[in-house]
Amino acid sequence: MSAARFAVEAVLFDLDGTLVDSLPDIHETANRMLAELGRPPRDIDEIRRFVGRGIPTLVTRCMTVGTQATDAEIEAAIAVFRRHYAVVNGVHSRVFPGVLDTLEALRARGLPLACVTNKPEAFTLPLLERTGLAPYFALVVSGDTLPVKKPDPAMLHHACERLGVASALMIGDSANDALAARAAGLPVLLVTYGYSEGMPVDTIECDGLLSDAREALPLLA
Ligand SMILES: O=C(O)COP(=O)(O)O
Ligand SMILES: [Mg+2]
Repeated sequence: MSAARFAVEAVLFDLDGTLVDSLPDIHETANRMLAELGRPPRDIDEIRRFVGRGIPTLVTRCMTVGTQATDAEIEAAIAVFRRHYAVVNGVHSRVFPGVLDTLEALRARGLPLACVTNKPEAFTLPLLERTGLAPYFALVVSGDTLPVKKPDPAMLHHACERLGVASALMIGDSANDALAARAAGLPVLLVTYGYSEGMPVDTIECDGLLSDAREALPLLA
């Protein structure tokens, strides 16, 4: 990747697929929900493609891809998903290799860090606590903090405003992160190991790819 330098005042991290491998918990929760509703299970690769735009979209995809559900059934399914996820969230989730070193190094440089995720706050904060990542973040912006989610840029604008910075680098794993950053006028790097809704990550327009979060360190001025 090119030796571009990002002279930024803060770093914004996506959560699912970027900091934490939460897919096993999301998969287990989706299948607990489907079983309770008398529907067939989905395999983990399918669920990987469904993650990225928040829980209502994930559940809608689980209930409608290759099958059918009414709006009322989807609403009910979201409540079932949330009930199971409250128990399963964090049990099998693991911090990706290189993430802790990266957060430590950025903290040592005095760069404020924010977590900007489409996951609802009720699940974001416990997951950050359970994985030991919470202390690194000066700010957490979740999928229900504002009326809109990524790819809308509002969450990123909100994060910069709350951190009191004019510039930030976004690090994410999907087109939702890249589009939000672009619309907010911020540089964005994508990790290659995350969940990108079935899109090959190297086809998503961004400022560079990271096979390990530590690769961002030399790129930050
Ligand atoms: O909740 C999701 O669907 C994705 O969450 P993320 O924004 O942390 O990747
Ligand atoms: Mg993500």
